[in-house]
Amino acid sequence: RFYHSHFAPTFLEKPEGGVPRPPLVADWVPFVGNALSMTRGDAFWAGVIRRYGPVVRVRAMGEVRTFVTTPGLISYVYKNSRNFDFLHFRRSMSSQIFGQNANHAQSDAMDAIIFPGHHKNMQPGSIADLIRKYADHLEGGLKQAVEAVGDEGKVVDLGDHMFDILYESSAKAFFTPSFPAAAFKPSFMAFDAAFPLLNLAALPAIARRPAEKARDEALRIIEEWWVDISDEDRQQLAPSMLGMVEASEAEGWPLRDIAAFFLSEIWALEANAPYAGIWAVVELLRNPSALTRLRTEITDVIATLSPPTLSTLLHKPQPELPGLLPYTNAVFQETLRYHVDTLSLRVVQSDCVIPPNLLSGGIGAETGLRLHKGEQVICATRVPMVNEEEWGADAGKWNPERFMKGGAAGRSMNPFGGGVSMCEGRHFASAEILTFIAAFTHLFDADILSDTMKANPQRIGLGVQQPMGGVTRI
Ligand code: HEM
Repeated sequence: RFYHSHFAPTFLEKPEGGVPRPPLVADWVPFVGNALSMTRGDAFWAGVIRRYGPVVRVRAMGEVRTFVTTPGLISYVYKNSRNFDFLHFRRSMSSQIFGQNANHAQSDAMDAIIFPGHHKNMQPGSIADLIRKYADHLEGGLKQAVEAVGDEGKVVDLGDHMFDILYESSAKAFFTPSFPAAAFKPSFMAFDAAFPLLNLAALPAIARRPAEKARDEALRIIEEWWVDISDEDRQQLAPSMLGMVEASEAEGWPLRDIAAFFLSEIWALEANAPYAGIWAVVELLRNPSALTRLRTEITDVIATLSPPTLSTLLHKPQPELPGLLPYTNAVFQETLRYHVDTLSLRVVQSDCVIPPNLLSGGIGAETGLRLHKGEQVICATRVPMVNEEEWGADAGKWNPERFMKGGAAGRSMNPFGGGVSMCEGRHFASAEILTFIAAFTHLFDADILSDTMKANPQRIGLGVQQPMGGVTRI
């Protein structure tokens, strides 16, 4: 039962030295494997874990990968970064997905200068000025939006409307107002839609071509802007971005590599945080009592500030915001718990055995499970975040109350991943989203005309779920 795949008997395996391999989840369709079943999301994982146990191998789109699904197993993989390597994958992403020259992507400069520099430049001490710039652009963008809506109100697609405000404010903060953020948006969206295809190393070249075309167009626009940027604007780039530009120039790398770094930065910036802001506001609109409580918190806090304005609140330093706005922070945390779906990838460096004490049930509970060198291991971080044993019977509902008064302490929460690949943008993202929720709900009323918003099931494991559908009057 545990060793067969309906389709490929070559996967019939015997335990090695008495230690079995993780069970291979059955599939029927060559190459595609379980890719379609995985679009069932939480229901797919619940069924698989019930049937096979907490560590499974799944075939999807030409690759077989091993998934770990409990807090203990995920932390085991994150903590053993020597044997579960991430850096090779990060370097490969730079070329395979973002278009950097493959030799440069695998060069020593990436590990020695570029990655550590980026990490340092995204720490709280380095991003205070960036957050201030973001708050300025957010205020400006919201003022314009308030004027455009007027006293009469306006029917808008709320998701699109909020995305534009978050996208433009954060892009201007990172890349200066000289960056043609609005004109670039269609190319960004096309690249983002192509991302899952670019991510599939096993895909035949011909099937990758349309995705590569979308990427090339995005890189072309970035290059056109970059060659004419003024010295003054260049110095105003986000420290993380300027660091990558200077390191590339010192290495003598061409314009295309610099553009690829811009593309990776703008993707990290815009492919997650705006959607977290959108989900938070939509969930508040779906839960009027939570919205009322949040608005009261914002109004009360503003009254204590000097001067007592929304602008003062938006410009508060990031570390102060969660303490100042505990309920807004609970809304943010619960939105991440409920709407983040991340699959964190590692590559096994030498054969090893997952210890049996980490396997609560299923095959290998007494012997452990054998992993092979070169095998790809994925931490399915969403599984514990929506698990009833972990979070209680209402784990499948959005309820910010669970994050008040330490109610979430000790429970499994990895929306920003973990270990060596933990999100470097989490401090910026936290300020960006908290201030956006505060400002948007303080300034706008919204009536829902129709609510068809749900997570796009085709988008698997890339961070905050992407919303689709939904029209609202504001
Ligand atoms: C709510 C918003 C965000 C969420 C949920 C999120 C989530 C994540 C996750 C889960 C990872 C790890 C992926 C893995 O382990 O494979 C990650 C990595 C990363 N994130 Fe974020 N992210 C967010 C916002 C941002 C922002 C605003 C930036 C800023 C540019 C950013 C920059 C990065 C970078 C550079 C990495 C790579 C870290 C590394 O490879 O070592 N993220 N993010």
